[in-house]
Amino acid sequence: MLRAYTNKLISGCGGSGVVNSLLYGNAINGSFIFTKNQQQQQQQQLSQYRYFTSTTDKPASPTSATPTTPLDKNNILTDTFNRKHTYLRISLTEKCNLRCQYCMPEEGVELAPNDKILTDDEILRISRLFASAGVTKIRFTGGEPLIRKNIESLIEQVGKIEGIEKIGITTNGLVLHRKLERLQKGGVNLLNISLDTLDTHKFTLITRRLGWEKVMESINKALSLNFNPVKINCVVMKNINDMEICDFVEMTREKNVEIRFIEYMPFGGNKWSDKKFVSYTDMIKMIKEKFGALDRCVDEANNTSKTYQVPGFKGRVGFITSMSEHFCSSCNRLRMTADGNLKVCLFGNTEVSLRDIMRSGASDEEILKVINQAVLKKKASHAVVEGLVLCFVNLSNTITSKLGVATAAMSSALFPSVTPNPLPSMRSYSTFNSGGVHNNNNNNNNNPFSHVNSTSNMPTMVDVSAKVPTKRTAHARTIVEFPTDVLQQLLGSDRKEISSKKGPVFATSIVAGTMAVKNTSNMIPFCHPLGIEAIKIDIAVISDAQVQVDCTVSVFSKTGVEMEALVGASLTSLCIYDMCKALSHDIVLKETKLISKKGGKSDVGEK
Ligand SMILES: Nc1nc2c(ncn2[C@@H]2O[C@H](COP(=O)(O)OP(=O)(O)OP(=O)(O)O)[C@@H](O)[C@H]2O)c(=O)[nH]1
Ligand SMILES: C[S@@+](CC[C@H](N)C(=O)[O-])C[C@H]1O[C@@H](n2cnc3c(N)ncnc32)[C@H](O)[C@@H]1O
Ligand code: SF4
Ligand code: SF4
Repeated sequence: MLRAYTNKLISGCGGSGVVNSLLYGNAINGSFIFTKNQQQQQQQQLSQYRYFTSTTDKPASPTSATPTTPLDKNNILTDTFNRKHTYLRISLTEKCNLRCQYCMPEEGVELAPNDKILTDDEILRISRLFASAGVTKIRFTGGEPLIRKNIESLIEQVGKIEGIEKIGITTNGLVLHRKLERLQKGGVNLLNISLDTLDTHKFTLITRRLGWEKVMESINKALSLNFNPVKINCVVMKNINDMEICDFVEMTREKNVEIRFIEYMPFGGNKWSDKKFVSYTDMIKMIKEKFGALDRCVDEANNTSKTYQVPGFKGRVGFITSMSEHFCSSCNRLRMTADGNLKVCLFGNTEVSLRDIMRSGASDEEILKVINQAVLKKKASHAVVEGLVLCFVNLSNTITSKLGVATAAMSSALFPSVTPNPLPSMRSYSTFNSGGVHNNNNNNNNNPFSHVNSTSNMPTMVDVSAKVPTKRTAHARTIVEFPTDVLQQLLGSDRKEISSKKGPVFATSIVAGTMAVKNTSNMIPFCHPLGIEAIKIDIAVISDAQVQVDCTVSVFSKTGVEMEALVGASLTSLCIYDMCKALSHDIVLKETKLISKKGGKSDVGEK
């Protein structure tokens, strides 16, 4: 349900788009949101073309204007980054017969009315059109594609389309064993089956339904029909199925399966939390500890997964690193949603309704023009994906905590082995404070705010006089985003410094940030003046458009330095803005967040 659910939740509700707010609590504050200029610019670009819509709106219906861009028939599916799109994913339905915790809520997702879902004829027409423009591989997915009526006959017809060399299905495997022979005859030659556990009971907990035995039956059936390889998709979640990673690898000893461990991606309401996240590097480490060195296999171009093999084993092991290392630069995929929208990127929020265009009587030529326009608008990688990779360990404290509580409550209720989240509940929170953890004389039992004097109800500085000094370190980060052309114009050849008319930008900004750290207590009313002992500010160009500022502050003291680190990252970034603003006012200071805080009682370590 990745498609339908992510669309609905990622981009369905503006500022509260869940991935945005989840990853960047700051989406709420405006970061990762287009500046007004950028928004206007984008809207102008989109309005040149009548069918485009953002998923925050309903898909646009065709009106009278006709696209005017001339069509280069050989390059319809080539984007401005020279990526040729030869792989089309088609969602056959939004419905599913499972309710995987990481994918959709118990109650399922809101479904489009039946008459909005593409008919078989429409799917065939779209498949033919894409094939004529260079698509050679179509993968059917969903929802659960195999619950679509007459999928066998649909695939038989797709199998006859000239130019389509590969037909794949990604399925949960529940009913596959019954349909596989006919599907294979119809042309299916790529099979990805999802299975997250080798334990039948855990399967029920993860998917909220019965059926592990059926999935295993389907995997065995696929092997007996010589699908090569049979890929098994396994979304890895800490304390839920990560302890089974080596058991899955063991399966590859005798079976020609390719187990693909997928990094757990956050989609709204899908119970994601950083505490459940297991990275590719951690997975590899676990596997190497048990099986020794792995052979690296040669991956097909455009593959989403990095493939390895335990020497001597029949099968292989792959990793889909959507979170820690995105693979957008070699992206060759486009997708059709079940209700007929073309999406050029999994995470993009611009869709075009090919269904409406077809239903309005458009010719093939007209539809191809629309597709071409959409492809030309595809970004190098979507901000969300960049953000996933950049921020996957640095989530906004607040959001992560909220999710952490919800997720831990869910998982400890479901999985006896999961340790409940140690974060206090609402009730225990007041107990927590009233117990005087802060040893704060200013607080009475009902006052959860240590910065408010309980007797006068006026603001006050926390009394730390009774506390014991310890080594404290805090690390904060800000991302500064430039219009790409501006950053490129400013960058020197070593990409380590940028210079504006005002002078060397990074060097000056590091000085500004350092001064700011030392002055934190003068700016933030209740920060204690501290004898800061170390300030380290690093500035790095991390993409064509982004600069990352890291500020780490250390002190041996009774109180911590998180505000100092946050002030340092912010002021360094402000100075960067100031030194470059003559070139553009579209430079955006994006999220500023605490990355880690160590020492003292409220040690949150690496976040
Ligand atoms: N970032 C990104 N991840 C994707 C995309 N498509 C699939 N994935 C990831 O890949 C996982 C497996 O998807 P599958 O449906 O098996 O498709 P696939 O990996 O493209 O399949 P093949 O490469 O044909 O084997 C999904 O759960 C996602 O994590 C995409 O377009 N972008
Ligand atoms: C959305 S499903 C659709 C096809 C089919 N129902 C299935 O489960 O295989 C496609 C793939 O997306 C994966 N997926 C779903 N939610 C995910 C998440 N939060 N993170 C990573 N992969 C996810 C599933 O495990 C599955 O392999
Ligand atoms: S089987 Fe699971 S992953 Fe696939 S669509 Fe259904 S709920 Fe989502
Ligand atoms: S997220 Fe990256 S790999 Fe996925 S569809 Fe978008 S550009 Fe392609």
